[in-house]
Amino acid sequence: MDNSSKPSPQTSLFQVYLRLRPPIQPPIPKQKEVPEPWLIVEPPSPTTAEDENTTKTFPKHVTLQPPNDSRKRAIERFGFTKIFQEEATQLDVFRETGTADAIQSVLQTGRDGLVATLGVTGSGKSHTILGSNSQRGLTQMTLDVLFRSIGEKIRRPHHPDLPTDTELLSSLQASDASEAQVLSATTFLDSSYSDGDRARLSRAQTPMSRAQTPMMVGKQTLELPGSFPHSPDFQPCIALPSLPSRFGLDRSAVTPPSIRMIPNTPEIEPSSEKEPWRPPSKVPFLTRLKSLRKSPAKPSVVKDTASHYTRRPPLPRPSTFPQSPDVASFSMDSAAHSEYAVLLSMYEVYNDRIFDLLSNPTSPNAAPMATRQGAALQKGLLRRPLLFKNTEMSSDRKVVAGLRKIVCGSYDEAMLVLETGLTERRVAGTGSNSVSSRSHGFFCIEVKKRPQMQGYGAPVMPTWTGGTMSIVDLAGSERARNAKTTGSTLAEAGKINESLMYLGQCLQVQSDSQQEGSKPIVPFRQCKLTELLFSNSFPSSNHATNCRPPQKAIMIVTADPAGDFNATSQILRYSALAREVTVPRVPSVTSAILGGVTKGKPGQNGRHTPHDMHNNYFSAQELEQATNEAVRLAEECNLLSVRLAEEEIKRTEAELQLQAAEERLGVMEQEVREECWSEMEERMEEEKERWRLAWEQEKVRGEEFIDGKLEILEKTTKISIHEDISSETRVDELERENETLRAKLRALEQEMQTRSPTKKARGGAAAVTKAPVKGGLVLQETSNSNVATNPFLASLRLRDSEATIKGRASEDDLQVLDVSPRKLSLRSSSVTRAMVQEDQPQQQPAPTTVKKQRKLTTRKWDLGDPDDLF
Ligand SMILES: Nc1ncnc2c1ncn2[C@@H]1O[C@H](COP(=O)(O)OP(=O)(O)OP(=O)(O)O)[C@@H](O)[C@H]1O
Repeated sequence: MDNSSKPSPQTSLFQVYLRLRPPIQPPIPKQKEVPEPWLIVEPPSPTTAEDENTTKTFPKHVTLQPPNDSRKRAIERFGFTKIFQEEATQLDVFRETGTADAIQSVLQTGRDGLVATLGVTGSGKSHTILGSNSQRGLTQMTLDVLFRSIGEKIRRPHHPDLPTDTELLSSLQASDASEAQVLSATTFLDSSYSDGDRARLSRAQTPMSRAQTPMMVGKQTLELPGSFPHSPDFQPCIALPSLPSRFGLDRSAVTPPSIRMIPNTPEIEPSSEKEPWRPPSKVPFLTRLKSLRKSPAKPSVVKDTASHYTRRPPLPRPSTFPQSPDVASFSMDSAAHSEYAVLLSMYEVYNDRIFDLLSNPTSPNAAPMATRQGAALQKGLLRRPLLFKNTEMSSDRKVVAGLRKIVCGSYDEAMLVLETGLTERRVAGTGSNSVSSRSHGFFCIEVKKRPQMQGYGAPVMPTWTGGTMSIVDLAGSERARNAKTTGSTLAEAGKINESLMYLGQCLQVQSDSQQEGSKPIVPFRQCKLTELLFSNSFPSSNHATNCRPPQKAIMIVTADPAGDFNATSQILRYSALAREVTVPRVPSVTSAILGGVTKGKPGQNGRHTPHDMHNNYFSAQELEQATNEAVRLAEECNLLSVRLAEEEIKRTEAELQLQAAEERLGVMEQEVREECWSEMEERMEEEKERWRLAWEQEKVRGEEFIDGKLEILEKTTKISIHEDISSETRVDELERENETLRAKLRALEQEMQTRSPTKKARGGAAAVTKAPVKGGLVLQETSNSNVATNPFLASLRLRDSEATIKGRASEDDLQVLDVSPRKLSLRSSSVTRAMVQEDQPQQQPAPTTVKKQRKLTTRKWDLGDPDDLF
């Protein structure tokens, strides 16, 4: 059991510490029933040689006594490297976990270090890693120790008296194996807190973003930069009151030019009447940030238009960050004749994907994206995940590729970068924690070192080498029932629990192998989190090129002794370095009786009862047999109790797994719902598009149809006008023709008056048949040529036609007049025929009658009155 205290470098991938969270609120005195404590810390064992150097001794074992319920659960005992009880300070944790040693390794040998916290939600992980407004966390203390230790050997990309050190940035970029984008802190902060930062603010307003960074959570009210007590017109934005002068830190050196001086004017402008403006001195930076973030739906606070945009909360001052605990005593030795550079990078693992926390948000001035995804990207709701992969320069180990790394010249710059990155981290309020981390946060401090060159302009600059100190704030495991999470927060919880389950499996392998003394085979490739945590735990495979020692890893397990028993016991079960199950022994009746019998104790009055006397008559052999049997039964009973206890534990685990599975199902359901929804939306879009196209086509067709109709109408209108015109013209023409013909007729009449009509008629008598018709004569054509050549006949026929077709429409008349002589004759003949047909019932006149008529006609002609013929 005590192997938890034994250092076993071969098998231990993590040194595991337990930290207990103090109660946030003091217990209420009039509380009816104080719950029995279920987490009992065993007092530390007598001081060993190992502990002699330390002033304090820390316990190493904790016992979990299941709360009294109907189930008889086993008592479990867990062993850790050290246990920090409720009263342990941040400094205790920093010192006793060996974080300082890890920093020293990074600084001197380039060996990577890793500090991570693991625990149930609300158990104090973020508090340990990032601290609060009054206490610094391990991250701040690590940065402070590092910068103090490096001292003047640090290379700063920006110096007030020198131009930007481009050589530093380019050489760091060239030596970086992760295809990172290396920026100076000045450039980064400048870009983050200038115009482009509005987008960051707008994204920070989303409920997913961190409401209040753990560094700044607390009651203390922070002042705005412009509200220094003795502020002149301009105030330095970065104040360094607490930094000792022995580090030679020049204020101007750490103050980026663009943020060095700010006017002492109010930072917040009243954006609407509803949201009254408050003087900056009363409105702390983070309170404002929180209010903006917590009310994303309030358009009155932040408006979309650039002109009405509320100004971004200004850059916080390092002096407003907590300055304690002081870590001045932890100064490490840095390599002589070397220069150092410190690069800070931050990323989070959210839903098993890696996102850079320092990458610039999209500028609000950027042109709006056409696609929905593009627009979402622009809004900052979607971020591009990064890959954890091998690169050209890192073939033997995976790195997070494409990160943004910020070169920090001082602790204050690093603080500003850290705070800026934290505003990007995802947090949400849950039933268990008002500011709960919804992602695993990785804060990486890269310390680069190279031999110092004697003066600038050296022919070949040596390359940078170094190690990384990673500080990880894991998201907490939680039960949906307790956390009261729903929707996306529930989905996040499912992913968090899943990744923590894989982490638990890896840690379990470590603890099992440690107990068995075997080499652990850690299944760390199951998810991004375990890959990131464990991939550096093994010596580099490529010994020839880069013989990197495995990282020095520290795991701090946090637990709330007043929290959820089941969740805490599960975390402890897989994280503890050693575990022991014990069953509480109830003294059995048999052993009590036997004990009494074998000892042969007298009764209360000192005398043996008859029963006792009777028992004494048992033979010794019988008694021995009975005793053996009782012992056997007792052992069996104990064995069964242990088995029962183990079964109980298994059942609890199964229950928890079931719960996790249920949560996963919930997540899956959520995902499926979201997928269905998006698919439906897509289909709706498609259908809408199809309908729109069809409507447009229909519209075009309709327009074409109407155009055609209009064209036809137009044409028709033209034709009728033309016809009108042409008919008038033709009427004129025909009238003229008629006149001509009449003139000709008159001329012919005159001519005929001068000549004998009989002579003339003789020549054509054969050609003309005079048929008697009701009311007049009808000339029947026998030869067309005769009609054509004889104008008289033609005129006769014309007169005949006019007379016959009398009563028809004038238009028809015109048509008749217009036709050629042949047509005219035909018409005449047809008319004649029709008339003849009309007269068919009448009897044809006898030939003698015809002859008589002819004679009469001839007589008429002879009398010289042709008009009478008609
Ligand atoms: N050692 C401590 N001393 C004082 N307060 C603490 C301590 N540990 C935690 N707290 C307080 O408890 C609350 C929850 O802590 P914290 O946010 O660090 O939990 P967490 O484990 O990070 O939760 P989550 O996993 O949900 O992010 C905070 O208000 C924090 O200040």
